[in-house]
Amino acid sequence: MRPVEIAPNVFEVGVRDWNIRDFHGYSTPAGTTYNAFLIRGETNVLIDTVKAEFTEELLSNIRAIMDPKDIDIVVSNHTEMDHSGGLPRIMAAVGQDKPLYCSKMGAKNLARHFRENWNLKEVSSSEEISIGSGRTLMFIETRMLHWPDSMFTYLKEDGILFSSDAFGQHYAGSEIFDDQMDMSELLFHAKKYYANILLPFSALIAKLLKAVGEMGLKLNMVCPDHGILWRKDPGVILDAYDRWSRQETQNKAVVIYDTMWHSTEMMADAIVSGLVEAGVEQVRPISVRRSHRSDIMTEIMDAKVVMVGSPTLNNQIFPALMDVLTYMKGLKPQGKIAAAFGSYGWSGEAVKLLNAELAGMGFELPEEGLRIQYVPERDQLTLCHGLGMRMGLRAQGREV
Ligand SMILES: Cc1cc2nc3c(=O)[nH]c(=O)nc-3n(C[C@H](O)[C@H](O)[C@H](O)COP(=O)(O)O)c2cc1C
Repeated sequence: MRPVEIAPNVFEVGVRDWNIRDFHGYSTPAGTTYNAFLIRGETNVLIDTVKAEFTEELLSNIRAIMDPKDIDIVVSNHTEMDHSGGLPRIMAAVGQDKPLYCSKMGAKNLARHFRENWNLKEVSSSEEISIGSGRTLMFIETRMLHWPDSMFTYLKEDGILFSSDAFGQHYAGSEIFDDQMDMSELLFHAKKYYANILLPFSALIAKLLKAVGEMGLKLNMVCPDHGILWRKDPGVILDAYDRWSRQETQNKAVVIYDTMWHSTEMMADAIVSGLVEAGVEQVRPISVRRSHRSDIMTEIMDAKVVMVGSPTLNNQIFPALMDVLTYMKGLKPQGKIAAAFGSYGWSGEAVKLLNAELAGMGFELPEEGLRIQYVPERDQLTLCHGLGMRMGLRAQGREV
């Protein structure tokens, strides 16, 4: 798509990756964008680049506004390759000796990625530079949000925050701004991004939001490096990040399971009916082999109850569940209660192993879990229903 002037002399010059469906193991059914921004003035500034294979498109977008040689400063907010991959080609076009601004850790990580002799200018948090035309750039270090080198760049007088991966979404459409999108769809994509990329850094994010709040920055626009830009009401995404970073849960249960011959699935169905009967408002049964781990994680993020079911397979948990559990463990969801269940034939280790996995994630396990040999009969399904009921009541702080 052609560049768009998002504020006077500030252009979005990035690219759309319409057809990407797997972003380092995260499913992206709506593709993504690599946003980059060009500020035109006494000092011309390019903020971030794009994935290497899209660099020619970025250059062509820049050329629609100016000769790349006229760019005076490049800013790298984050070293990850989807935003820095285009740097070698861009620096060659801009001029190898032009200043490349980055955080201190950014300088180290750019060297580790590219081994180029660029004119790196390390900036510290709150450092400002004047870019003429009555404009100032301020840099805000955002370590581990989500890489050690991450930072924001703030265009002070315009109140525009170039927020790198924070507040972004993997979404590529013809829309540019939040007011052009259905808000619940936009927030769904933002939530999925948070659940799968930012969740482990929630404590840091809560701190950062507080610090940025105390800086009293006016925020007319928040421009992430992926997806839609927030201009109508950036407060919507700031409030959502506030909730997500506190890992607030809802009256919601996710029941994830796998099954070979449907017995564990029968148990899951009975548990679901118990949860519903207990008054849990959102109950999400998910067969892990038919859903993507990143969608499962999006559901788990704000659930109070996590129920995990696996048949025993060769004395182990079913592998598809281990994929999800390993992924979930790394993302460090908090404040959950959990229980395990599963059918087995003779040795039945899965439930015990699941309990160890769930306890290892810091989940509260109020029940020892439920194992049923082979195909559950009616009474045993009643036990499953009861397990669901008790977990549902606990989720709401009600008497069991
Ligand atoms: C290949 C295979 C390996 C199995 N290994 C074990 C095992 O090690 N221990 C055990 O208790 N059951 C084992 N079972 C039996 C299943 O756990 C049992 O059939 C269970 O009811 C399946 O539940 P499902 O219908 O939810 O898949 C195995 C079954 C299969 C097909």
